[in-house]
Parts: sequence; C-alpha cells; structure tokens
Amino acid sequence: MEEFQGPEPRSENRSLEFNQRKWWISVFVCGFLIFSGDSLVMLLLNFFYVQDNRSESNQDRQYKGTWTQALIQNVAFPILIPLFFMFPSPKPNQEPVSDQTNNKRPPFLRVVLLYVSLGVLVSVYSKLYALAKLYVGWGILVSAQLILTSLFSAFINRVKFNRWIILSIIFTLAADFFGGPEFAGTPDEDETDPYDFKAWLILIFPTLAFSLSLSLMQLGFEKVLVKTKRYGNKKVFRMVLEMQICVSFIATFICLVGLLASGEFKELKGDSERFKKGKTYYVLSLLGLALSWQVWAVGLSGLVFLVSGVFADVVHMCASPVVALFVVLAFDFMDDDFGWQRRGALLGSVLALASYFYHLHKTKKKESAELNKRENNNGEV
Ligand SMILES: Nc1nc2[nH]cnc2c(=O)[nH]1
Repeated sequence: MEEFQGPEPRSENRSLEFNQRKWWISVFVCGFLIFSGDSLVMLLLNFFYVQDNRSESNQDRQYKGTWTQALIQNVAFPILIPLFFMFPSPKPNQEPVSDQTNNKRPPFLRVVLLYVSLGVLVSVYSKLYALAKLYVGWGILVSAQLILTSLFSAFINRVKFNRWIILSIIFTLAADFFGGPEFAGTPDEDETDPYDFKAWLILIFPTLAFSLSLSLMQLGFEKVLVKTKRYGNKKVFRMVLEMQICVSFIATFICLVGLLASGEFKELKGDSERFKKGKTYYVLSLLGLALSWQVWAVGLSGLVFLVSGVFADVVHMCASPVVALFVVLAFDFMDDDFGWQRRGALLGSVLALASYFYHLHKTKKKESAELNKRENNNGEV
C-alpha cells in the first residue's frame, strides 16, 4: 500500500517503522483536508445561497445555477500544479513497457482511459450533486452513498470487510443521517412529487457516480498508475496530484461545455447583481468555494490512495456533524441548533472513525510482526 520499500534486509525493520509513521501522518493530513474542505464548502455554499435570495425567488429559479456550481467544484485545479512539481518523483523504470505488464493495452492509453472515465464521472456527480442538494430527498439518500461505495469496493477492488469496518460503516450511516448540516439552498416549499421518476434519477445518479468514482480511483492507483514507467512501479503521493489535476481538467471542460450549451452563462451577470452583498462578494465567495473544493478533493483522493475508497467516504461522511456545528455557529437559521440528535451523531462519527482507525492500527501492527518474523527466520538460517 505504501510507496517505499527498504531495499536492505537489515534496515528493513527501521525503514518499515519510518514508512508507517510517514503513512500515519499522511492519513491524518488528508483526513484534516477533507474535514476542512467539507466545512469551508458548506459554510461558503450557505453564504452564497443566503446572499442569492433563493427563498424569495420563484420555484423554477431555485433549481438553476447548477452548471456554475459544478464548474466551481472543479475549476481551481491549476493551484495544484506547483504542488505537483514539489512532490518527489521516483526514478523512472528503465525496463521496456512490455515487460512491466501482461496487458496488451499500453499503459499510456490505459492512463488516458482512466482519467477520461473519472473526469466524466466527476463532472456527472458535480453537476447532479449541485442539483440534488436542492431537493429535500437528498438528505435521506446521501447515506446510501456509503453502501454503494462498499458494494463497488467489494466487487471492483476486492476490499475485505471485517467487523471493525462494518461497525464503522454503521456508525457513519447513523452519524450522517442524523447529523447533516442545514443547507440554505433547499427550497422552502418542496414541490417534488415522491413518484416523480426524474427527481429520483437526480437523487440516485450523483450517489452512483460518486461511489463508482472512488472505486475506479482506487483501481487506477493500484493497477494502472503503478505500472507506468514514470513512477518506476512505485506508489508515490505525486500520483494523487497528477490524478486530481488531470481528472479535474476533463471535468472542468465538460462543465464548461454544459454551462455554455445550457445558456446558463447568460444568468451569471444577473446573479452577481442580485447578490445582496454586491458583486465583489459574489466573486470572492465563488473563488473561496473553488479553492475549498480542491482542498476537499486532494484529501479525498489522498485517502483513496493511502487506504481505500470506503475509508475516504467514511471520513467524508463523518465530517457531517462537525460541519453542522460550524453552520449552527456561523448562521442564524431558524430551528437550527446543535441538539441531542446532532450531539449523538457527533459521537457516532467519533466511534466510526475510532473503529476504522483501530482496524488500520491492527493491519500496520501485523505488517511489522510479519517483517520481524521474516527477519528472525533469515537470521536463523
Ligand atoms: N454525489 C456526491 N457528490 C459530492 N460532491 C461532494 N460531496 C459529495 C457527496 O457526498 N456525494
């Protein structure tokens, strides 16, 4: 799972210890990025929708502006380019490409195919997430996302589920269901018909695309990117930034085409003029949103790379009660408080994370014990 393999048998133990420490730090940093990204995005989204006066608009207009939001979710990827060059890259593997893989398709084509598929999935979930959030049913359905991620991970990534992971998933589902933050974009009067097939598709497709993208990302790191010559058959963090930049580039392109083709770009001027705090704040809030989405996305792909898609989704969903707390503190929404239900959800998040971390701790300990055993056996020979 990690990027570094100590070559000398004698120093293998110390190298493993060092790598594990580095790995734990990376996991905590990525987790922090997800929590920060989730919180900043929700605070800024609420600010945006409050300033945009949605509740006073007609129902039809309340569901607009979703291509813009989808574009904002992906467009700030260029800020990652300098970071990409700062991260070290291993020496490229000099072996001929055909020796590295039995697959007939050359690695370069597989990488392009991976990024294009992920770019399409990300654009689909960005657009539909922006739209689905405006439906009341979203709060109920978003929990299903983790179940889908688990199913995809079991079938596509062959992830094995033990009792600690299952316990973590159950606590996460409860935390997300009861601890979700208030969202100012939801129309006051929901007119969606429970039998409206289109509304169900709008709610189901972003969860499907999001869950599938996590599994595909994990598959990409483990089976495609490690096989490219550039990374010399190693897993390095640079891959996370490369994937994020390339996938966001494709998703940005698709969202831009959507924005132009739908004619939504014509509404931007009116939107900025209607913004209660004025045009400058309109631009600043979109800029802040775009940067926060990148913070979130790097944390998310980082955890997929370091652990798995399921773990990344668990951490993302466990952030809900914390985000709800920040929203309660920052806004004065009617009937929005941090009551016993949300406190319980926060406890659920803590237990979910504790359970998954305990599983990871046990896995790492087992790795060290196995190495010790191997070294002892070698010493005896
Ligand atoms: N579908 C989906 N899209 C997202 N975009 C950001 N967060 C989410 C999420 O939880 N689900």
